[in-house]
Amino acid sequence: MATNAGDSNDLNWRGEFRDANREALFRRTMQAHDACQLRHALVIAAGLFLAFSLTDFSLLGSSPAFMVLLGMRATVATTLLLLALWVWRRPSLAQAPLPINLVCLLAVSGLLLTIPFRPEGTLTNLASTVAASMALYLFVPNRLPWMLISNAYLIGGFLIAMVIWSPLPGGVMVNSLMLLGFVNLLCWLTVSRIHRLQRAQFGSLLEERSNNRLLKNEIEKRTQLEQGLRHMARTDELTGITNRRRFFELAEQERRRAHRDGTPLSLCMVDIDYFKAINDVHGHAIGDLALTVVAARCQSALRESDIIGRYGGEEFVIALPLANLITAREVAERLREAVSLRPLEVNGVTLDLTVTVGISRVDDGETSIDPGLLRADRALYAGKEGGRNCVVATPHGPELVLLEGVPATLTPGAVRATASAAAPAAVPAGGPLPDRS
Ligand SMILES: Nc1nc2c(ncn2[C@@H]2O[C@H](COP(=O)(O)OP(=O)(O)OP(=O)(O)O)[C@@H](O)[C@H]2O)c(=O)[nH]1
Repeated sequence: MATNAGDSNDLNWRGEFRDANREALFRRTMQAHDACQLRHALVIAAGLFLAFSLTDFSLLGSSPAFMVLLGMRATVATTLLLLALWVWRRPSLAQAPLPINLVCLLAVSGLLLTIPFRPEGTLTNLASTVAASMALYLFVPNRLPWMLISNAYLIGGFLIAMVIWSPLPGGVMVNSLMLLGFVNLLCWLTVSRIHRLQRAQFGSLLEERSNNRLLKNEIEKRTQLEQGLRHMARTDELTGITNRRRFFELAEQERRRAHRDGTPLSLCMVDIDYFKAINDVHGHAIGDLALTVVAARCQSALRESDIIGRYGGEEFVIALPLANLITAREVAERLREAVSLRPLEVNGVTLDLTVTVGISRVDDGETSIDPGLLRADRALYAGKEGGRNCVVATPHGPELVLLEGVPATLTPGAVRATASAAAPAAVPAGGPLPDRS
């Protein structure tokens, strides 16, 4: 979190951040701006330096003194333009004190050189010194100590040059000095204020960026939390598959789609055989593990578009879009085999897991999946009655009928589409027989 970077406590007498890192960051941020400002200042100064050749000429004519001044002006202007070009190529130079101050020194020296050559132009000399002083403060992106040094050199040089080559009456000299002093004070205060304002603005910018970052993090955290909550609200904690509520939402969507498109939708009720015995003999932890394994094995036998949910306890429910009873029977059979294919081995215990599956098809005229689920449950019940570890189908109504086109063994009141007649493998030796009633 950024502090109030523009507070006066954070700034030193130069109007810069006390924190060197923050000052470096500020200067890096300002680099392009400083480079642009310096380039413009150098080009304008070069133009002015050359332009004053005209006044030199009007005062000196084409004398040797004019030629010396012209040479000086050409040298200074060329140096200024070269630095402008260099800064254009390498903007970081705009903040390098050495080249800037060498060029300032040269320009100030050139300006002072005009005094011995044009001693009678007192007013012009004073005015150009004042203008140069202001430019050194306001247009050269220098640090304050360097500004003070170059201005001290300018004023000191002006005084010495005036005393030697163009002595003025005492009162005029004092006036000139006061004027220069006032200009310097004003410019110093202005520059300090600009420095402070720039840094205050930079501090606010940093603070705003930091707040934005915090806000972004908060939004990301909340989005993740929301996603987590949504996932929790839709998922069965133990098995990781869809929970009952979400299953009903998704299955109802599929029922509406099937109704609209005139496509089939089948339902399966899957129940682990003799699950109570697993709990009773091996404990709930292993029972939980068995539930998770069965859920995963069931899911592995399904397509991505199929919907599996935990109906409750050790019962699962599945919606099979685009599947008629024949397809549903094949899927259920695949699922039954996937569960019983290999035993579950845990902590030295070997469990032969099996499931019984009841399947039904949702009728075109039905306005919810409930009647279909009821039929699937009845088929499941029949499968339990008939020996477990099997798939039983019921297309319609209270009676269970033979699937069309599917070879099946008819059991009283039910179609055993596939059944393993073997003794239920999940029962541990001596384990109790289940009672579904
Ligand atoms: N470990 C565990 N057991 C559960 C969970 N939910 C339900 N059960 C148990 O599952 C058992 C279901 O027993 P029953 O309904 O008698 O069914 P069953 O023993 O599988 O017998 P059949 O279904 O007739 O083969 C009960 O003992 C429940 O306590 C659960 O989340 N974890």
